[in-house]
Amino acid sequence: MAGEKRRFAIGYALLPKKENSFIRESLVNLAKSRGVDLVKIDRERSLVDQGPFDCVLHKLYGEDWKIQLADFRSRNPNAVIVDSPDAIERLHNRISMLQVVSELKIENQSETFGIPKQIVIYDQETLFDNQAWELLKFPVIAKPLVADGSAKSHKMTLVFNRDGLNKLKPPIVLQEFVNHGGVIFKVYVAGEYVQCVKRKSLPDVSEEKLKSLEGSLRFSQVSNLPTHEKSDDTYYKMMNLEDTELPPQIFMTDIAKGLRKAMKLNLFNFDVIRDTRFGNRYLIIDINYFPGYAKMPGYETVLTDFFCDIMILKEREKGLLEECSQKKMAGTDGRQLLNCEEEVRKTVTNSGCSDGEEKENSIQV
Ligand SMILES: Nc1ncnc2c1ncn2[C@@H]1O[C@H](COP(=O)(O)OP(=O)(O)OP(=O)(O)O)[C@@H](O)[C@H]1O
Ligand SMILES: O=P(O)(O)O[C@H]1[C@H](OP(=O)(O)O)[C@@H](OP(=O)(O)O)[C@@H](O)[C@@H](O)[C@@H]1OP(=O)(O)O
Ligand SMILES: [Mg+2]
Ligand SMILES: [Mg+2]
Repeated sequence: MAGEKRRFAIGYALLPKKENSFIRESLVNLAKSRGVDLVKIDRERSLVDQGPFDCVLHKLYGEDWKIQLADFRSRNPNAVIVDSPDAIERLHNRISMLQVVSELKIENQSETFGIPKQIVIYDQETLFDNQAWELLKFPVIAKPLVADGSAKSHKMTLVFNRDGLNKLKPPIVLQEFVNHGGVIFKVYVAGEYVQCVKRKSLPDVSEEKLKSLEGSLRFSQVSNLPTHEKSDDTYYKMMNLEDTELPPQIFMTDIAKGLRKAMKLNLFNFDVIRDTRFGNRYLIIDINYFPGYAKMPGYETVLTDFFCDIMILKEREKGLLEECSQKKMAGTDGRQLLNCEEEVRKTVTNSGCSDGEEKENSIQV
């Protein structure tokens, strides 16, 4: 119909669990009311045979999916893929995941940040090698090196002494357990948007308690337990989440923006703990791609705003590309035209924005 605004189609490819939690009617309806249609990608069929999509939103693992995305990209150069599989891959290894934190430069006088001391262990022998232990002291958390979303990749062991090392199965990362008052901060990022929330974490381990504790303790996804499970526990009844102060908003936002640029990712969250030894030292312990946004207050609006930002960007790109082809019709030579189109893509995708001013509505691709 003449004058009707163009609609925007976002194809989503998610595992069933994620689809159930993320694709809620409330999100679909809000996005629809603002011109964005969320369309399920059929994982049984080839991606290139589906669509058309202006954007593909995804959280799937494996080589086959990467190939499908590459095919789709070459046939649809104007579609946005959120996010690039290569950029996501960095988060599938708990060492490369946190390496990016050391690259960040954030000016802040009153707070500091970093990551806990950690080593990677590839085999059983190195596990008991004293040299490997020079850097660390107990307690430590043993985390599977691979963070590929499998249940196995979330199985952690809190190790109190050497006896506790026996049950570990390398390849693992051994990370110093840092007392943090039993509360973890989860910082959700969706494009330009940043929100920090509090969650229950593991309780502190005092020096005295450490002496009496045996071997190790296994756990999994402690900050992701349903609230009723936590409230059954006497420890959690004792803890008062409300009493814990959030980290300074500006500090978390600066870290989030720095991470987003360095990783070239739009959809992620990171877990932060405050070291109780220094009330102003923050440690990043985990970064997750496409986390559970539905648990974030106001997720429908936040995500719809993000989708609309992509839409605005695409429209701007379309307009600028049209200008390029008008130049072509006006007889501008081919080389200049190529430059023009390249310029448009650079401006719109903001792919080179790691230094310099960040543009409005920028999406990292
Ligand atoms: N270095 C540490 N010091 C203290 N507590 C830690 C540390 N690392 C992890 N934890 C605790 O263990 C939990 C799980 O660790 P981590 O976040 O690395 O695992 P995950 O399985 O990747 O979590 P998610 O469900 O967020 O993906 C954290 O939420 C926190 O409660
Ligand atoms: O389970 P939820 O949807 O809430 O989200 C969790 C998500 O699981 P899902 O992607 O399978 O859904 C996890 O992803 P994988 O590491 O397993 O890939 C990880 O990102 C968690 O940190 C998320 O919890 P949150 O950090 O937001 O509390
Ligand atoms: Mg975590
Ligand atoms: Mg994680």
